[in-house]
Amino acid sequence: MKKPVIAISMGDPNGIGPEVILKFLKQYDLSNSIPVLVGSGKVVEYYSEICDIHLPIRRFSEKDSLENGNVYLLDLNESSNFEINPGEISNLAGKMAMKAVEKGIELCMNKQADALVTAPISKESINLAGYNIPGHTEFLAEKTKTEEVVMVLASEILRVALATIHIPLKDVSRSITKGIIQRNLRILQKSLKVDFGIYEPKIAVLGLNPHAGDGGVIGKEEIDIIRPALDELSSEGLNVVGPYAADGYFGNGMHEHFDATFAMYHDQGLIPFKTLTFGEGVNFTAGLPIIRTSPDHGTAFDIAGKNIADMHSFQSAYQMAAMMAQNRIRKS
Ligand SMILES: NC(=O)c1ccc[n+]([C@@H]2O[C@H](COP(=O)([O-])OP(=O)(O)OC[C@H]3O[C@@H](n4cnc5c(N)ncnc54)[C@H](O)[C@@H]3O)[C@@H](O)[C@H]2O)c1
Ligand SMILES: N[C@H](C(=O)O)[C@H](O)COP(=O)(O)O
Repeated sequence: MKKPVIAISMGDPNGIGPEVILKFLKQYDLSNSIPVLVGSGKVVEYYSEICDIHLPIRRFSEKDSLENGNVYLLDLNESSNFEINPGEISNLAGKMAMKAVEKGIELCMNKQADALVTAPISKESINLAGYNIPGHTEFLAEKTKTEEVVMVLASEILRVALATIHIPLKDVSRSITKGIIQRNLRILQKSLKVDFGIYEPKIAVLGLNPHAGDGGVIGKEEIDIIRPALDELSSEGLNVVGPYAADGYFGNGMHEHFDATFAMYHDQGLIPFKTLTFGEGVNFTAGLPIIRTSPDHGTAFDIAGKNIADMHSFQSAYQMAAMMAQNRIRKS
């Protein structure tokens, strides 16, 4: 059977992305998939020296077919005189990182790659570079012309999905609408079935307010918006339960009884997720026409260039992408 081709955008050259990629590839069994690094040869050389990892890497050419057992590099910056400065916020670094993401998306959309794994970008650097977006998720949606995507963080022990993603806390309440909740829960339910292979997904939904509003005493979104949204979805046949008070829900280990937990905003879902799973979680974008995963961490500028970054979350992200891609190849 054809082995999946996995494009890897190398992330911010001043962050830990290139380092975790090399550490992962050093021990990866290349008979399972074909990794294609999208980024800069100069960055690969720089971190290969720092980490003392010297992999045989072949140049990617759009004309040649890819052979199993190799790592390929699509070098977008051959003539660049960009200087790598680990830990530095820089508009050039942001630009390089986003060019790689863009090319990775293109490879997937053109079917030259079966999935995209994105190494971390710095939101500050990409905004300095003129990319006026808060993250990969929004960029992927725009570039693939997908209106509706959902951020899902997944690990062995829990999955968390979000109603709202990268927006300021002050805007969360007004962004929580019945339409958004229902739209995202439908995308999540489909993704749990198709991408994660769960036959009848059971989803828990968190409230927005402390104690899920306590009967309307501490906020009314649960009564006015969330519960009616869930009632309608239940009558359509979705197994959605809630809204639960978020603190007690996680404190009590209730997430263990559901296939996914649907949180109302970024930190409500990602703080428990990262606390319970940091270093092994995967960020997956549900609803896209392509497969995209990413590690659960950022650029970690405080440790960049020190050869101490842990590669396990990147490994999980790569393996999840390869597994999903292999499943799609098998079904096609
Ligand atoms: N997928 C992505 O592109 C992505 C994901 C998260 C954050 N970010 C961005 O990264 C930048 C920094 O974000 P942050 O500081 O909030 O989070 P971070 O994950 O970069 O760092 C948080 C802490 O965890 C440590 N850490 C992170 N990854 C590690 C690893 N693999 N091994 C060892 N230690 C690790 C860091 O040293 C730091 O102390 C921000 O611009 C943020 O938006 C990007
Ligand atoms: N919310 C993500 C996290 O904290 O892990 C992170 O910002 C990455 O988001 P994108 O995948 O959209 O870049």
